[in-house]
Parts: sequence; structure tokens; C-alpha cells
Amino acid sequence: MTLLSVQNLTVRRGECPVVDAASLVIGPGECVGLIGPNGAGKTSLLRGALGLLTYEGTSSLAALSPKQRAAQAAWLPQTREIAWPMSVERIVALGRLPYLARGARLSPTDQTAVDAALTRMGLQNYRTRLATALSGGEQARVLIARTLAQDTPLLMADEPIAGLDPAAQIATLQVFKTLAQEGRAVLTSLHDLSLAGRYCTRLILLGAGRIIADGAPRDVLTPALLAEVFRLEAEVIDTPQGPIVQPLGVLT
Ligand SMILES: Nc1ncnc2c1ncn2[C@@H]1O[C@H](COP(=O)(O)OP(=O)(O)OP(=O)(O)O)[C@@H](O)[C@H]1O
Repeated sequence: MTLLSVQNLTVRRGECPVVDAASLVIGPGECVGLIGPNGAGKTSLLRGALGLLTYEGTSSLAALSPKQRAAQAAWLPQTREIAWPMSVERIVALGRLPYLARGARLSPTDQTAVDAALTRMGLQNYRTRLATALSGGEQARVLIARTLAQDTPLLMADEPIAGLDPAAQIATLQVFKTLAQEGRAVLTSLHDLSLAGRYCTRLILLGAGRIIADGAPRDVLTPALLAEVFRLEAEVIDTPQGPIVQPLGVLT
């Protein structure tokens, strides 16, 4: 079964392709990390695949109606600020909107999904707090919980752990890994290469809009590819949990 199929996806910003003929297929059980330097095209690839940017090529998600797409994939954009003075629980419940008739109240199924999302993100005690009165990292966790409440086969997230403390970063990636183990799939951009190596089942390395490598973390996180794509001198250390990348310097 395929949860996302993208073929020859090209996204242009002006004349220039910032995603250049990218193809990828994601199935249940995969936690896929999208890595690459700043400006490589990670956000553009994710947004293009969702049909949120004009694109050439095909994407199975972009081809769906907005309602069908919302039932297939939850989307966590890079921007994390919560503007609405609502309780944490109500913000998370927004993840259920695709399933609710206009004006309808949450069903027991909806409430179960909201409760499960709050629990997964360790937010049980934040339920009644005003979301706008939380710290940046806490708000980020609330918005991740909102995508979890959407309860979709596929979760797509753009730098979900940016701004989270180390424990919250690990806890969040563990949630993503568990979702994959439960038979869903995750596609997430990440800048922490060691966490990407430890928690993702597969990494896609993007450089200047093109997919340079796509495979098992240890096959993608090589000193040669890190040098070529990130201009990074780095040591890759194998551990039982997966590869750890120790950056040593910048190549000129
Ligand atoms: N609104 C825009 N107009 C023109 N060019 C843009 C626009 N947004 C992004 N770009 C360009 O598109 C390219 C890819 O940007 P994108 O945001 O997809 O990269 P990214 O890999 O997500 O980067 P980062 O790691 O910094 O978030 C960059 O060269 C960027 O300058």
C-alpha cells in the first residue's frame, strides 16, 4: 500500500526550480526524515506534495480534494505561533475538523482522538491552559498534538522539533517512530542529523532541490555525502541506537 506517491515533482520559485524532478513513494511503517541544508527545498517539496504550492509532476496527495486530503495526511507547517486565545484542548480538537459537520460537537470518537493526542505529547495537565499563554516550545507541542488528533495514515511535518528542548525532541521523534510502528507513516524535515539517524527508518537527502540520496540512515549519513551536500566535515559514529553525526568543521 502507498500513502504518498510523488513523481517528478518540480516546484519553481520564479524561474528557478527549487525542487527539481523529485520522486518518492512512502508506505505504512515508514518514518522518513527529509534532510538537507538551508534552502535545499525541503519545505517546498513538502508543500508541493500537499498541493499547497504550484507544482509540475504528480503527487497522490495533491490530486485529492481538500477534505479527502485532510483525512489522508495531517500537516504541521514550519510556523508555530498560535494566534488564537483558546484552550489547549480546543486547539488540539481543531485536528478533528475534517470529520465534523459544520457546527457539530465532538463525538466520543473525536474526544478519544483528542485525549490520545494530548497524552502522546505529554499535555494532559495543559488541557485547560490558554494556548497563547504557553512558551514557544509548549505551543509547538500543542500544534503537534493537533496533527496527531487528526488521526491520519500519514503525518507530514516541517521541522517539528525546532525550538523544543532535547527531551521534548526525543519524545516527539519517539511518538513519530511509534506511529510508524503502528502502521502509519511520517515524512518530516529535520536538521538534527543524529536524531534523524536514530529515529527515522529512512532518510531522503535533498541538495539544491534534487534528491541526492534515499535509503537507510547509515547509507545516507556518510562523511562523503555530508561533505558533498552540507559542506560539512563530520565523523559518523555507529551506535546500537543508530548513527550519530559529529560535525567537525565547515569545508570551503
Ligand atoms: N516565497 C519565496 N519566493 C522565492 N523564493 C523562495 C520563496 N520561498 C523559498 N524560496 C527559495 O526556495 C528555495 C528552497 O526553500 P525551502 O524553504 O524549500 O528550503 P528548506 O530546505 O526548507 O530550507 P530551511 O532548512 O532553511 O527551512 C530557497 O532557495 C529559498 O530561497
